[in-house]
Amino acid sequence: MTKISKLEIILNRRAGNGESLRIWKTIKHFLKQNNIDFQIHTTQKNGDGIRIAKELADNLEPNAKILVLGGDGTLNQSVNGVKNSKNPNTPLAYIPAGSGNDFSRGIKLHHVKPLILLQNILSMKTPRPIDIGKAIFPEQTKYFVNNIGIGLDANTVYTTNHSKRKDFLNKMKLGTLAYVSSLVKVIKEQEAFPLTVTTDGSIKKFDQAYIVSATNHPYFGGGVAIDPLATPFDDKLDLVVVNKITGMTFIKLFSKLLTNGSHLQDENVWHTQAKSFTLSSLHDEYGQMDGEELTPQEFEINFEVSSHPFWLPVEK
Ligand SMILES: Nc1ncnc2c1ncn2[C@@H]1O[C@H](COP(=O)(O)OP(=O)(O)OP(=O)(O)O)[C@@H](O)[C@H]1O
Repeated sequence: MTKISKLEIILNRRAGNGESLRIWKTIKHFLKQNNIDFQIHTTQKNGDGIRIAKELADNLEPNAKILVLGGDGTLNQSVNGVKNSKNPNTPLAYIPAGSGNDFSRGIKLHHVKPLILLQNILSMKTPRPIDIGKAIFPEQTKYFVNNIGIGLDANTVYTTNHSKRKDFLNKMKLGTLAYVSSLVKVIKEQEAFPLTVTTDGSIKKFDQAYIVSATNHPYFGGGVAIDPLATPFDDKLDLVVVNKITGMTFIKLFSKLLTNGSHLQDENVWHTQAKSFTLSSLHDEYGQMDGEELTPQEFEINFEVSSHPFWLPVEK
């Protein structure tokens, strides 16, 4: 079935509150039964995914494939590790095993069973290019697979990650509810902030920005479609800016967001698609990248669409 010599597996055992370990047991059984050579590389802490992926990409045997088993955070780290290696175009295979799994939802892989996906990955001869985002900060460059958010969305990620309810609700397979319940909590706390967007030479200023999402595909927060028009196959990034609104106006907008995606047409929402744009906010704000917290800071980010080859059976 397979022409590969070896699978180098990056495993985050903590991803998905144990879901990754359950999937790993099934996969290990399959690999052993089919005499497929593999080596497991387990992350122990934040940042290990970057280091391991870089080392693997630096030294990968011909015909070996790197397989990432974890959530969006582990995939983000693996992409960044590979991009910083001597072989930045080393393809990555991915089996989603996190709690949010927004990347797999965004590329429409969400309902594929892990063993079916594994067999597809093993039989692929050519990797598929999928858009990713490149964020150039003043002192470093980061790649993201889902989105970078500033403001309410990021504050919500921070609050969810620090909430005891997250583990409980994830165990109940209610990860989206954990996100939404944190969102309800931070709606009152999050203040509006000034934002400048530069795209294609034109400047747009917002005095009352509240949710800012530079996104590669529709989803954040474990399935909330902040940008139903975004696709990771158009060689563009999307940007959504929502102005601070309160009361019934917010509730109406929020229900559009959660139901039919018509929030993009709302007068309080601004949306664009471009190959590159710059965001600048001279105001300390929460930030998130692929569901992981960024240190609260004044943001000055140049965004560019980029691409990475993936061993993933996806179509445009
Ligand atoms: N052994 C470990 N113990 C604790 N944390 C780890 C370990 N290995 C990796 N991590 C960290 O766990 C965090 C969460 O990982 P990941 O995003 O893959 O899972 P998730 O949060 O369940 O999924 P998703 O992002 O899709 O919701 C990442 O920041 C990663 O660096």
